[in-house]
Amino acid sequence: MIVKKAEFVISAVKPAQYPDDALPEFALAGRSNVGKSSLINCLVRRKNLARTSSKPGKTQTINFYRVNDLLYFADVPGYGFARVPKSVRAAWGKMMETYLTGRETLKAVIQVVDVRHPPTSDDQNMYHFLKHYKIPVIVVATKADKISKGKWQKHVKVTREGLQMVKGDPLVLFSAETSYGKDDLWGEIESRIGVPELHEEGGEPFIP
Ligand SMILES: Nc1nc2c(ncn2[C@@H]2O[C@H](COP(=O)(O)OP(=O)(O)OP(=O)(O)O)[C@@H](O)[C@H]2O)c(=O)[nH]1
Ligand SMILES: [Mg+2]
Repeated sequence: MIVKKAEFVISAVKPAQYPDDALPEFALAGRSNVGKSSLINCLVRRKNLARTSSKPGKTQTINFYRVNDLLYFADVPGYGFARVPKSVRAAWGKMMETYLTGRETLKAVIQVVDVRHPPTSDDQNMYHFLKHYKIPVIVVATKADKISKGKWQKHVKVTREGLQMVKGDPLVLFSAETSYGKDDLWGEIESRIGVPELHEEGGEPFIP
């Protein structure tokens, strides 16, 4: 995908605020601080479109980004952040459940996990939740730059097994730092929306 336009649209806490122009949508789910917002920035080649932070819990609303007037990324609050009061966590959970189970334009959830560590129980719960509701999932194992190449395959295996991933579900090894895996991930996204191919930078979209 050649990204020509990427824009922040809205921060939403309830369905009435979600964009309603029916474009296909991909939501980023994952533990707080795992790198969801960084992943969006990497995909759209913008340093600070989605706000990132070294402190967990930065993204607290569902933030919608429109790309090429073609699709949305929904950056949803991270889970598993212990230092949040129970009542706040419950409200997040409710908001997430409402969004994930009710959003008709949602094509897939991009579930982001940290490739350095085995999936946590929160990661497992999220994956099983998505399977339960038959929501397509693309697992992204990020921060690959933090471990040596020789260990990648072993860690990918631990991730797949830890989540008890279904055979056909894709797992993309990724790094927002080096952009490793970016083309693979765009490929997974494009295959779910039937994107007209852009052949060269600056060229017109090719519509067969
Ligand atoms: N080395 C490395 N660091 C990364 C990568 N992706 C994210 N980070 C760092 O991890 C931290 C958290 O990144 P964010 O993108 O803000 O994480 P998030 O999942 O959006 O976090 P919340 O909004 O709190 O849920 C930041 O300090 C990023 O720079 C990566 O691929 N490699
Ligand atoms: Mg974030």
